[in-house]
Amino acid sequence: MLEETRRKIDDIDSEIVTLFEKRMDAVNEIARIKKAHNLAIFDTDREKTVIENAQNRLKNPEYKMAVAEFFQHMMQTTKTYQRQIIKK
Ligand SMILES: O=C(O)C(=O)C[C@]1(C(=O)O)C=C[C@@H](O)C=C1
Repeated sequence: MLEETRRKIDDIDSEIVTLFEKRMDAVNEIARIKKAHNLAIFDTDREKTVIENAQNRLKNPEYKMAVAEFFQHMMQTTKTYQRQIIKK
């Protein structure tokens, strides 16, 4: 039972990694554009939109807070990554 559900999570995680990599490629592209045009990495309005989009796409409203947290953490990660590559 536990093992079966964990296999389900492993399969889902595999899809998440594929999508994460695609998203990071886009973030990388954005970092290069921001560097070229001397734009700030942090964009509050855009982050609000990203979170609202995620919340509006949910089927189960019980996950609203969790999905907001998830995206906030992810954008923390993408900002750190952008700062690293912009420094280079
Ligand atoms: O859209 C941007 O400008 C990005 O840099 C991408 C991204 C994101 O991960 O979605 C990251 C940092 C910004 O604060 C907003 C959004």
